[in-house]
Amino acid sequence: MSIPQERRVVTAIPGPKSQELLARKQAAVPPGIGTTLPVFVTRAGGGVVQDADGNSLIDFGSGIAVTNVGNAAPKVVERVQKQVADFTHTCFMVTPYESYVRVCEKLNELTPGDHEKRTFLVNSGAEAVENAVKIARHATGRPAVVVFDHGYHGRTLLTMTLTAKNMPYKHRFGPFAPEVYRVPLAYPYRWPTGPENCAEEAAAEAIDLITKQIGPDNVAAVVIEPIAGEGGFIVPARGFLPRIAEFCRANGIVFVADEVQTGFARTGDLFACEDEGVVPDIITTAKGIAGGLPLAAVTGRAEIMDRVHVGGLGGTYGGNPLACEAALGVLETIEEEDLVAKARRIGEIMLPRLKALQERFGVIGDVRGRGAMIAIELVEPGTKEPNPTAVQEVVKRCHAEGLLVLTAGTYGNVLRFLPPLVIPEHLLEEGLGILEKAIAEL
Ligand SMILES: Cc1ncc(COP(=O)(O)O)c(CNCCCC(=O)O)c1O
Repeated sequence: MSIPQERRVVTAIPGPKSQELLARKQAAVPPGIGTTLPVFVTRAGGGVVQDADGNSLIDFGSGIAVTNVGNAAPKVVERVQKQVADFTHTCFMVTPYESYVRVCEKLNELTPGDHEKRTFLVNSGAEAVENAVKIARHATGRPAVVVFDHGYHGRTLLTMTLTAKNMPYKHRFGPFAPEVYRVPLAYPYRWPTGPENCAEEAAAEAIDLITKQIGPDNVAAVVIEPIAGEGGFIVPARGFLPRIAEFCRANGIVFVADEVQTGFARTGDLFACEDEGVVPDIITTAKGIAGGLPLAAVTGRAEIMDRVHVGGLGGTYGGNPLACEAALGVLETIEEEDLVAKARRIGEIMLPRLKALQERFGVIGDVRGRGAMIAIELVEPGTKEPNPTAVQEVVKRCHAEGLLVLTAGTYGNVLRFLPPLVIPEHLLEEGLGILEKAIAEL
C-alpha cells in the first residue's frame, strides 16, 4: 500500500486547512448535505484517510461501507486508468460494451441461488431498489410493497417512503408514495419477550399484518435488508429471514434482499443472505460493488426480470464503463485477497473486545453484527433507554484522536464500525484502543 498505514495527528482535527475549506463548503453547499467529520481528504488507502493538514486517520467508515477493497485499490485504479483513456461513456442502451456484460455475468454467477438470473446496472442503491420494486410490480401486477421497522432504502420518493426513520430522511418531504406498508423487524435486543422468542414471534406478527391488513395477493414485493444498516446494524433473529422468504414464496410475493450495505464480503459472506441460506428473488447491490465508483445492480430471477417490456428499464449513466471496470477490479480483489475471510477475521477481533468492554461499561447495551459490519448500541446504564448523547461524546473523542467512526440507529444511539476489509490488523487494534479509551472516559 503506497500510503503509510499509520495514525498520525499533527493538528487539531479538523486542522486549519480543513477549517478554511469548511468555510468555503458552507458558502457553496446547502447544510442539508451534512458532514460527519469536516476533514478534507487528500489521499486514502488501506485503513487510513489523509487530510489537507497532513493528518492520517484510521478509517472505520469506508465511506459508508463502500471501500471494502480499500480506497484507490490497485486493481480498481489500474482498470479505471486504462478505461478512462479509451472511452468514458456511450450509454449502454445506445451502444453497449463488454465490461457491463461481464459484470452482469459475474453477479448472476456469484449472487445466492443457482437459478437462471439477469442483472442490469444503475448508479445508486436507491435507484436499484426503485427498479426492484418496478420490476416486482410489473411481474406480479400487484401494487403493495412491504418493508420493515428500522429499514433504510434510499432518499428518492419511493425509497424514502420505504425508509422508516423520519428525521433526517423523510421530514417535510411528503406526500410519500402509496401502497407501502411497514411490519415489525425481528430486533433481538429490543424484542419485548426476549431474543429467544424474537424470530418466531416477529415473523408471525409480520405475516399476520400482511395477511389481515394488506392481503398477500395484493403484495408485489417484500423489501428487507439482511442486516439493517442505517437503522442500527440490527441482525434479525436467526430464523426470521427464512420465515419471511418462505411466506413470500408461498404467496407469489417477490422477495427483495436489499444488500446495498451488506454486500461484497462486508458481513463475512460474499452476500449476507448466504448466512441463513436465503435465496432472494431479486437482490439489490451497490456501495462495495465498485470500490467508490458510482454503480449499483439489480440481479433477479430471469423469469421475473424478463417480463419487463423492451425499453421499460434504463437510464443514461447506468453501468458507466469506468464503474464497470472498477467492479471487475473489486471482484478480482475480493477473490485474490480472500476478503470474505478477512471480514470474518475482523469480526473475530472486534466482537470479543467489544463484548469485554460491555462487561465493564453498562453504557454498552448491545454488541452485534457479523464480519466487518459491527456495532454497539449505547443506553443509559442499567436500562435499555437509548443514549444518543453518549454516542455523540464518544464520536467526538474518537474523531479528535484520529479515528473516523460513524453512527446509526433509529434512536441515534448506535456506533457502527465498517473498516475497509484490507485494514492492517495493527490499525484495527489501535482503533479499538481509541474507542475503548473514549468509552472509559465517558
Ligand atoms: C440498505 C441500503 N439501501 C439503499 C441505500 C441507498 O443507497 P444510495 O447509493 O445512497 O442511494 C443505502 C445507503 N445507505 C447509506 C445512506 C447515506 C445517506 O444518504 O445518508 C442502504 O444502506
